[in-house]
Amino acid sequence: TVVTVNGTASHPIPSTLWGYMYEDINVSRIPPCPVFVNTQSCLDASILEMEDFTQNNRAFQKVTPGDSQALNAWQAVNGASLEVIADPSPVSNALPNSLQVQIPSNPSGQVGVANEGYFGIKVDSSWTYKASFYYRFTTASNFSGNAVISLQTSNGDLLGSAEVPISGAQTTFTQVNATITPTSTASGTDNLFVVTVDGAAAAGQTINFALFSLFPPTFKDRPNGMRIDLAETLAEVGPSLFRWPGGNNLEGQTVARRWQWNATVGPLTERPGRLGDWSYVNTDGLGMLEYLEWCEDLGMESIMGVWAGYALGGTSVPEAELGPYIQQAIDQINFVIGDPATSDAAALRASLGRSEPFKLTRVEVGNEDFLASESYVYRWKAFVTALKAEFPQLRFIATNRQHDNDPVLNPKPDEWDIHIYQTPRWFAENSFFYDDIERDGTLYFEGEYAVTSTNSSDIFGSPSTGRLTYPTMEGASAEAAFMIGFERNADIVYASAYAPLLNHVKGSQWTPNLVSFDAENVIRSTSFYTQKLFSLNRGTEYLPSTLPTRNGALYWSVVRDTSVTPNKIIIKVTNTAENAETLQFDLPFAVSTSGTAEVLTGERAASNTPDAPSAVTPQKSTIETDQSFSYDAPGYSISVLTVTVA
Ligand SMILES: [NH3+][C@H]1C[C@H](O)[C@@H](O)[C@@H]1CO
Repeated sequence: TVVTVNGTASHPIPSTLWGYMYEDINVSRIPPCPVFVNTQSCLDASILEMEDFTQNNRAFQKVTPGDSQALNAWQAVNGASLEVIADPSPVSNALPNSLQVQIPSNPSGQVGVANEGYFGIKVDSSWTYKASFYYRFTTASNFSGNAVISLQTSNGDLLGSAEVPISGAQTTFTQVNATITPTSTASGTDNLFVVTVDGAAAAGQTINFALFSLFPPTFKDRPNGMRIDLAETLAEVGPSLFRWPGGNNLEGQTVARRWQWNATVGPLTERPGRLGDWSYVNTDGLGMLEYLEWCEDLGMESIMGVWAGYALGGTSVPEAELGPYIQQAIDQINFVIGDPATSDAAALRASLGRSEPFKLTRVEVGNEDFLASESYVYRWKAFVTALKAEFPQLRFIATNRQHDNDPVLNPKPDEWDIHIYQTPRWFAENSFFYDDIERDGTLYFEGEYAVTSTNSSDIFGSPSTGRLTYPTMEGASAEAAFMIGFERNADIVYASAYAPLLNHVKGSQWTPNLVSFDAENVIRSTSFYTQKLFSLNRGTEYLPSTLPTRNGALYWSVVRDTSVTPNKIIIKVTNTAENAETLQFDLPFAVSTSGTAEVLTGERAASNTPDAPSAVTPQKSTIETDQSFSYDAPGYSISVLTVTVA
């Protein structure tokens, strides 16, 4: 096939074209969140009280106090007896429960409690961990001694510890803090976070604990920040956009369980958490302010979702009752961009240390409202009319466009968020999806897409019926065909994001995902490398070229990067089939006689997995180039060819 390239750009490549969608799914809390005695769902390199997803129990808040299920991941040490109680004088109204530890009357040695971490705890002697918990004695006593906070292997080898003085006179909750620098690095992650007291000195006494917390170093050293290895992995793609907080997890199964911005800001003791939409409890330790700071840290534009009156269990709030939810959305937006002098929400932001507003261009109204398209007609109108009046500078994204017969929305949406989960074949055959969309000023955000299955009649099935557990090369090369379509149609496609972003390999409700992880590893998928190849080679303008054959195997795009001198010409080629094919590129001007090729290729079903995290990685090489040159695209491959203009 000869590809003739035009030297006149047809349109710019928008700066927001490549980015992420994030929601708390697959217990994918990026940050090492604190251990909440009452719950925990974050993915944490350090500790956390682990949920048992089959029981969906919310540790200490959603179960009946005294329920043994509430003690998941907690162990008694040396004869203590543990019980979750509704504390008569809780650490806060938001965290009403505590972990009651009774010291036996004739103990010996250190007695207390241990946490198994979140499917393990990484203990690294090069790290300094920040530990804290709240405690109170239920009855004043003359106990005066130290609590020992330690990291141990599961068979009791000490890895590191610190001591903090506690007092039997303390009958209301108070926080203690300590740092632990392990004396050795654990060989595995089967380790424990342990808090004990001298049994003899505390014999027969009862101590209530709340809000345990253990943080390893965090990304940019932010308090309550992100796990460094994960954050750095996500940063290496150079993403320009971050959609949050969902996705289904914005919606709630009921109206009461929707995501509420104000429950996710402020001190951790004021964040009640919520039963999220993915069958486990969200701590909301990663809350709105952390999302906004994360976006700034990575230079990403926020696409922020507001709840729009529909809960996934099927409830649409009646039109006449939308007022309070619209006000909550106004407050949410004011927390981001409001003036502290005129908005309480903005004043709250200032009180949390951020008086300056954050950048915000667009707000998404709901998520996948094609599930409630009829009510979306009045919900969209009510929300957008009110929000546009408050914030005329913002653009609003509609979510219910999925079929040709979608109800008409007024006001006419500025933008739509399109979600597509399909087979490799579908994505390859629909590289021209956006070519066929009418140009009427509307812009499109491909807000969620992924190859989820090889079985077109069971897109969301199980691995036994074709569902992917990890992205494959066949899937990634097909996604690349669709992504090449975004570049060709970047006059109307301004942003895109693969979904979902993250999953803990031992706590997933949805596969495949872009990045997988466990307590100490991060696995970059074939789709992750595809996102990275496109995002790091995005160019600044699109150069039209001979169109690929619709439904063919090979797809390509040519962009020019005018931000560098001499300009770079970047050719992306994806081969979605098994056989290598040769392309000849005829360029409209002279270029360097050697260029670089960065190629991701592997067998059709090749994946990066926990057992083989680097089975398929991009490989760089030098290729011979010229004004006209040939390139052999391997089977199941994504290639980025770069030459400089002579
Ligand atoms: N069902 C998908 C669509 C929804 O918006 C996401 O939460 C889910 C996983 O990415």
